Amino acid sequence: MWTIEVDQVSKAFASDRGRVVTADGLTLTAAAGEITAVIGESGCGKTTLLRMIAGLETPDSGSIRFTNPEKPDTAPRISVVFQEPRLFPWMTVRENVSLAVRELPGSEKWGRTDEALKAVRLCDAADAFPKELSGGMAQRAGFARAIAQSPDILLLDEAFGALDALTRTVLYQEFQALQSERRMTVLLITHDVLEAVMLSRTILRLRGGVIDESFAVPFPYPRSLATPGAGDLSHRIYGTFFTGEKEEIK
Ligand SMILES: Nc1ncnc2c1ncn2[C@@H]1O[C@H](COP(=O)(O)OP(=O)(O)OP(=O)(O)O)[C@@H](O)[C@H]1O
Repeated sequence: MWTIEVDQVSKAFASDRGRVVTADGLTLTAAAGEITAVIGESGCGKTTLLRMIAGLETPDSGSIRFTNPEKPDTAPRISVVFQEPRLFPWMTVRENVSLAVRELPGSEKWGRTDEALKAVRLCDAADAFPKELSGGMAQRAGFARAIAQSPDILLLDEAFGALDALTRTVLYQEFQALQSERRMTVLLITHDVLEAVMLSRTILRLRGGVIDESFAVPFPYPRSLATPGAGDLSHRIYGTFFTGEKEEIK
């Protein structure tokens, strides 16, 4: 399994408002086979961090490394799930998901596609078109597309953010089941503290271009909204945004 190591990364953009610094010597580790959440206020640089890890953006300085002692000379497969599933409207769900593995020979391509649809419980909607899907189903298709690539590392950019609260809660359960089977290294970008508590082992707070706080989430999986202590912990973490509290919660 792969560890993500972000070391002293800095990144700034020139904009109408002047120079926007999104990372300023940012260092973090996302542990192998675990879910690590990065939380932070709107505009603090979460998506930019994810895009740098995905290779879609280049840091101005610093380094991003992926390490796996069992595979020293290879690179991990990285998939991203965005807030909007971005499905092609003229293709069925199955065809959309198959695009993720289009380079594979026919039988393997469809095998991997159907396996991914099964993993996200979307087999019944395989032949539907995107306009026929609910928001939750469309996002499941987005997850299927990422999973079809058998990623070692999965980057989630507000992947549950566009869903209503009930659908989101169902998807949290499903994602935990998926992760217990696949043991991917997951970086979850969110501004929803409760979501981070539901899913992640460690929560990192991004503020001022650095990770300024780290919170361990001790609850065993699978977790739900009824998990004792989960609500309290999310309130305490949420509260730190307003009090500037410098507390490391273990
Ligand atoms: N390509 C770009 N060019 C100029 N500015 C950018 C670019 N990408 C991001 N920014 C700026 O960098 C800052 C951080 O953006 P980013 O999307 O990483 O924040 P975020 O924490 O993900 O925000 P949100 O939670 O609202 O999605 C913002 O001020 C944004 O406008």
